[in-house]
Amino acid sequence: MVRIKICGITNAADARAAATVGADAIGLVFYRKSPRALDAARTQEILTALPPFITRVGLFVNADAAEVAATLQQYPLDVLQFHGDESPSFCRNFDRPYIKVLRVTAAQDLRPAVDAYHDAQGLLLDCAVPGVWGGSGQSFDWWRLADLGKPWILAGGLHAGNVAEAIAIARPYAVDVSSGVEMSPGRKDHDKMAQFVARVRSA
Ligand SMILES: O=C(O)c1ccccc1N[C@@H]1O[C@H](COP(=O)(O)O)[C@@H](O)[C@H]1O
Repeated sequence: MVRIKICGITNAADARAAATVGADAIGLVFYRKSPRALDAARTQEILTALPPFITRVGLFVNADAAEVAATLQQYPLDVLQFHGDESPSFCRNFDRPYIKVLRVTAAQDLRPAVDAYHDAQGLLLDCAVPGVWGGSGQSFDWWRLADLGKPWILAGGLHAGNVAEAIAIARPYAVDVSSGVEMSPGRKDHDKMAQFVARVRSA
């Protein structure tokens, strides 16, 4: 079964809807320049609204170690997602499972990254778009990856209309979607989320 993370949740109603349609994980963006960035009140509201057994992923882009540590003190996050240029030693600093994002455009040898981030819980492949760290809605040329010896997550420009094909080609452990299930940046479309989950489940 392919797992599903819905990222960029910004309010309680969207968090509840993501859980209701069957998401396995939600992503909370702690990157101030994102249109999906959270403040303390929103973060608390979302975490309070979320039912049990949904993984809470905190997304960071080149944050200071102190900022990541302070966020972890404040909120019960299950997994960290490092979406910038964070080094392996930075990522393993927080005594928390982490996912390292690799930005790609097409097939490439991922072995060096797998070796460097050997203690990552998973790797996430997103589309490399100049000047944009993520949430771009752009996809890369999917390819069938050789076994990485580690779970990996497919992201970048996914939506209900292409996710089945993406899974058939790439065979990821999980998929991650943000803009493809939105009505506008930071506002999820609940029907699009339901359609996305249904397509993944039937892929
Ligand atoms: O969502 C954001 O605003 C964001 C900002 C900075 C880094 C990553 C971000 N989102 C992540 O980007 C990928 C792909 O998103 P999309 O589905 O193409 O919109 C996904 O992992 C989001 O979690």
